[in-house]
Amino acid sequence: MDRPIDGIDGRTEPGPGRSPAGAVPGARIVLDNVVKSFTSAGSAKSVLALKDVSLSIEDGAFVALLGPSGCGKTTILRLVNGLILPDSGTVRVSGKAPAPGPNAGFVFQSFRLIPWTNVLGNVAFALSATRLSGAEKTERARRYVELVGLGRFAEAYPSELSGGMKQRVALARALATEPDILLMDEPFASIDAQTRELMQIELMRLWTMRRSVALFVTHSVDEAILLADKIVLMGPRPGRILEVIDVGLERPRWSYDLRAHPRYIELRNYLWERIRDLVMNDPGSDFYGRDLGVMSSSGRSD
Ligand SMILES: Nc1ncnc2c1ncn2[C@@H]1O[C@H](COP(=O)(O)OP(=O)(O)OP(=O)(O)O)[C@@H](O)[C@H]1O
Repeated sequence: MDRPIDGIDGRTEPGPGRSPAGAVPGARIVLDNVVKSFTSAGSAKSVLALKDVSLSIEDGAFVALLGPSGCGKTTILRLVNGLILPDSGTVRVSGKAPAPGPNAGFVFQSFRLIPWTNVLGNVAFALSATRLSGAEKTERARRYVELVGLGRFAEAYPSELSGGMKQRVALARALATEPDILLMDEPFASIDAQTRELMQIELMRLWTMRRSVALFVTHSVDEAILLADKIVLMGPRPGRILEVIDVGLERPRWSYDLRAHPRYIELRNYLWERIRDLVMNDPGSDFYGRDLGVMSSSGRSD
């Protein structure tokens, strides 16, 4: 068996230079042979959301979960946060079964701010379950509101903020507990393209300050390459890990310089083709079997 790559390892079908199976000793997050299915209310049929998923992530790694809709990306975040349990297999965070709490910061696509309290109150709320005193909570919340550049808006209510500002509040709230792990579920998917690029840079700035292990769900190949140390490529029906790719680009990565980098172009072409093939060969996808007349990177029309 090949040598595991640093920082992360998945039980996969490894391509050239990609990671094979096996756990990394001392990893912060470990999923071992996880199976998870769901039964929808009113339906006798169950959906196999994850099949035999194994993954080890070391401290300080920024990991993107990338793949088509329904391949189980969010399910992995929920398992790691202890919101749901696997049917079989194990999930360990810092060697223990995970439970929701201040050790993990969660950022959602839909912001999930409390409408009846202001920016400061939203961030302070995340500290409710900590042992900080009232004054310490306020001081900490204020510090994180400042850090995300919203000091002038500390007293503003969510309804007075733009989408980008709301997501900065959500980031401040996730970071304020100074968590060991940061879980982000398509956090920039409902933000306009320009703000999204600025938020990506902002996230990198904040993450670099502390380097919590980060799990970031995205549908965007560019976002995954821009942000991640490792990209976990997943496939649907059943949800599974196909391979784990070492991005291998130096930081900081400023998006426009990066796009011309040969490694960026290589990764982008490779990932785009794999995802396109996954979607077009998935009977559950809207694009199944359709001739989209797309060119591959080799110039072939498929
Ligand atoms: N609570 C639930 N009840 C029933 N089915 C569920 C539930 N949660 C997830 N599923 C199903 O499990 C599969 C994986 O879902 P999941 O949300 O993890 O995928 P995803 O890759 O995050 O998808 P997307 O990119 O569309 O958000 C999907 O088929 C989904 O419909």
